[in-house]
Amino acid sequence: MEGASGVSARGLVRTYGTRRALDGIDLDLGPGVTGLLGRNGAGKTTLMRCLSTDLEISDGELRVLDRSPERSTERTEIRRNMGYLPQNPSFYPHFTAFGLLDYMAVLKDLGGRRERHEEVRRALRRVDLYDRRHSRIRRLSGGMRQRLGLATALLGDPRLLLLDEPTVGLDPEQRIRFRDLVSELAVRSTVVLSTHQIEDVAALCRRVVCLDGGRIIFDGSPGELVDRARGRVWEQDTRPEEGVTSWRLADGRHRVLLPVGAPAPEPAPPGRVAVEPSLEDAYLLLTGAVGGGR
Ligand SMILES: Nc1ncnc2c1ncn2[C@@H]1O[C@H](COP(=O)(O)OP(=O)(O)OP(=O)(O)O)[C@@H](O)[C@H]1O
Repeated sequence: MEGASGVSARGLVRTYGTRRALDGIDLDLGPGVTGLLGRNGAGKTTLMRCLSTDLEISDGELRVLDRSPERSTERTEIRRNMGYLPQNPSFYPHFTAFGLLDYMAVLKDLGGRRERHEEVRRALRRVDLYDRRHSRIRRLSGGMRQRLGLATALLGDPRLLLLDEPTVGLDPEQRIRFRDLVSELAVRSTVVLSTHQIEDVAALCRRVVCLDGGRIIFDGSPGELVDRARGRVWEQDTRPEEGVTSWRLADGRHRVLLPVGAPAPEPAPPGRVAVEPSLEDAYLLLTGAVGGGR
């Protein structure tokens, strides 16, 4: 069983009616950033919600921070020690940024007034919203609200941080700031980052877990995922045949991902050169995206 900073799941199942959104997940997570990838509907949010104790599991075993989410006293302890940024967080629009964080800090039992306010100010500075602390939430931009959501998750330096699509709507400067912050937190905390932003995964994660149909189809380092794609990524002058993942590049050439197991077409198409795969290429090959490979 993973230590008090992590997560451990065995045969985890979550159903919605007859649909198995999670279908036998085995996972141990410890400090560091783990990227959770998968296509729409793969089960990422359902997994995050189970880890956050927001959703009950249907079958299997789950331990979070070495406690059981099924027992109410342990569930409360998990919640106090965890930060969760849900997908599409919604806030009370008439609250100020400071007021909302202070409210969340009260719920998390983060000490007396003075101590709590200090923590709220620290969280606001970390997400670069200190200057907007007195603004009503309804007056903040979408990216600022996203950062406010992140600040709520950061309160109290949680040992487990669950971030569901945290960088949606952030400008490039704020995205870099986010990476720096999360990377620093992950030295001692377990961070799970569910995202479609592969660049964030490449920049931040030592480990990648990829879901498909509620099952884990890859669990390893970003480098291992890229290795799988070596020799399968090409650029060429012409559009390839149907059924192969490809897209047109800015210079008019085509980037082509050759599905695993498929032979390279012979003779070689005009101008074909093998290129170094990116993490995105490797992910697309794994999931068989854009009509290819499956
Ligand atoms: N509340 C719900 N009721 C019924 N089915 C649901 C519910 N929430 C999710 N599902 C189904 O469970 C499966 C997994 O959904 P989930 O939201 O976990 O996927 P996801 O990987 O987070 O997708 P996305 O990338 O689109 O956010 C999907 O088939 C989805 O339709």
